[in-house]
Amino acid sequence: MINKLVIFGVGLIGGSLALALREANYCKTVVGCSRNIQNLDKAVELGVIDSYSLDPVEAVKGADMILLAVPMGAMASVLASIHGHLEPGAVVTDAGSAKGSVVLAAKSVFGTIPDYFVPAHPIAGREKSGVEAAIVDLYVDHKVIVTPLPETSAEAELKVTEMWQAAGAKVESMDVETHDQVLAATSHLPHVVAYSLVDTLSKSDASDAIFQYAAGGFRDFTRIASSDPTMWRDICLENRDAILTSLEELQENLQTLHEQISSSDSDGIMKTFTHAKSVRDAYMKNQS
Ligand SMILES: NC(=O)c1ccc[n+]([C@@H]2O[C@H](COP(=O)([O-])OP(=O)(O)OC[C@H]3O[C@@H](n4cnc5c(N)ncnc54)[C@H](O)[C@@H]3O)[C@@H](O)[C@H]2O)c1
Ligand SMILES: O=C(O)C(=O)C[C@]1(C(=O)O)C=C[C@@H](O)C=C1
Repeated sequence: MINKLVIFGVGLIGGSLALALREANYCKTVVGCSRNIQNLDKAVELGVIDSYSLDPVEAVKGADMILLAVPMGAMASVLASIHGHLEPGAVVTDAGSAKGSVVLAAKSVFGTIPDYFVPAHPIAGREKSGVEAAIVDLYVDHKVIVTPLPETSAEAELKVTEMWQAAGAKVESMDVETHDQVLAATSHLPHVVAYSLVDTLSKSDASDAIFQYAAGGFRDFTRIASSDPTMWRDICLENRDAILTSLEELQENLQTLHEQISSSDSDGIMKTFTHAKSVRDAYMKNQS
């Protein structure tokens, strides 16, 4: 159980956790904190949070759990705003899509990694953002990856694990570097490619016709290009090296496919597509 949960950034991710924990009666009170008063008023109106404070120091008074669900680029400034003002025993966690840069931010703000800091990442989301997009069951049966550090106390990790489990998630643990490499490949690269594809097509001379006749394939492939550009700009900057590695592997693979198509290499094309189809089919089977 949590007595007072403070959420910095009451948007899709923070708001959905608040809704789930309130429904599960897991928190006595949920307090939002940001500078955007309209958003916080909306969050109260929608029943996502009980109350809010515009002052981080005031917000964390009496809090036993603090969640940072702000864009990656704002993590360091939020940590700095609460440094030195936390209650003894309070746990700080985040929901950022990359973990290495949050750990660096914590190190630079606190000097060392505090034992109460538990980096985490819910592997669930939507292309919509803001508190209006928050939904109570966003995390049900989805994974949350915690990336505890050698400094992280077992007690703090357990509190964060139990919080996400109360929201319906399955919690797994991973080291920071592996997390950032894996997520660069499975989440960050697809977003970069989707944005780039739509951008490319929009600049084509035939873009009017392209968008007029775009159908299911285009919609399925590009849904995530409707995601928040600020969030994804930050992720690209914060997980740069791992994303570049994945992007270069894709560029090499696309170059091979380009050669196979230009040389009418029927067997080569079939081999690439058949292999990809079997891998995706197996992945989908595993999901059900
Ligand atoms: N959207 C997803 O699919 C998804 C999935 C997993 C993790 N994440 C991560 O979760 C975090 C939040 O993403 P989201 O989709 O909820 O975004 P969002 O835009 O819906 O919500 C972010 C909220 O943070 C607030 N905010 C911005 N700067 C702030 C600051 N300095 N102090 C306090 N509040 C501030 C904004 O007003 C907004 O309400 C990001 O770090 C993102 O990488 C997102
Ligand atoms: O489903 C979506 O729209 C998402 O983008 C969710 C998604 C992803 O699967 O890539 C996006 C970012 C995250 O940090 C975690 C999950």
